[in-house]
Amino acid sequence: MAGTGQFFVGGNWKCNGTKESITKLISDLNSAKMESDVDVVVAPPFIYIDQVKSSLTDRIEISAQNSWVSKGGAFTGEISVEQLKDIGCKWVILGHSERRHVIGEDNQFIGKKAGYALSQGVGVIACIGELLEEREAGKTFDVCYQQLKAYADAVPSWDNIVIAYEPVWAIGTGVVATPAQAQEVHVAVRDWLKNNVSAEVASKTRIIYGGSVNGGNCAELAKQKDIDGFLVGGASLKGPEFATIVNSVTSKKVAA
Ligand SMILES: O=C(CO)COP(=O)(O)O
Repeated sequence: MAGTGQFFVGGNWKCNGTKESITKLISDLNSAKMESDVDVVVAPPFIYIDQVKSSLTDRIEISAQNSWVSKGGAFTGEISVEQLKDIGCKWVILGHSERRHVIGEDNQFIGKKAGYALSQGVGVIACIGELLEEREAGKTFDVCYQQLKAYADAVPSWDNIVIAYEPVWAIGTGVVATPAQAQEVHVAVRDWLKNNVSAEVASKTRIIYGGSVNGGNCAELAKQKDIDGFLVGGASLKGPEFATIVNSVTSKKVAA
């Protein structure tokens, strides 16, 4: 079974940028030609979201890179889902490997965050992915299934979720998964959804790939049946290259 959802490409800017570099990136994105049948989202650092929202074309939606696990209040340094909505964010990236493995967020905490964001009407880009040692130990599927289960246990519905498979060994390393490696996990994720949620959710949910995607490798990845788009880090900081990745949907259409 392949995915039926519209191609989805997200740019995760991570903790990068200045007012000046972001002004330039916005102007490049505003003038880039992007295929119309792709959902395009960028995730700036929190403090630049307002700047991006007020000057970026409406063609591109805004995501946050994190959100607090419940209603806002006395939680120093956190940003609530209510605040994200207030400032115009439609999406939030949760479960990114940098938050799992650098900050120490666990499956249950991430699941709760996803449940809360969805309950407030904010879409979730739900990241999963294995470490290199987990892949080498043959645990890739187990790790991804456990991460998926934590989301499934906590979310009210799958209507507003995009799953991002991001093998940790491919993130920021220049070592992109081969199209076959990515497709193998994407199929497994879709099967997991079919067996544990429903066939409808399995076919409708976008499963996007992240990890060293760039303008040169996106077309071959996009051709894979179960790759429904990308979550892009480094290459999303360059407007024209990001647009190339968005437009790799054309390779998908040719391959279909
Ligand atoms: O983590 C990523 C997107 O969330 C991927 O980062 P890179 O594209 O820089 O490898």
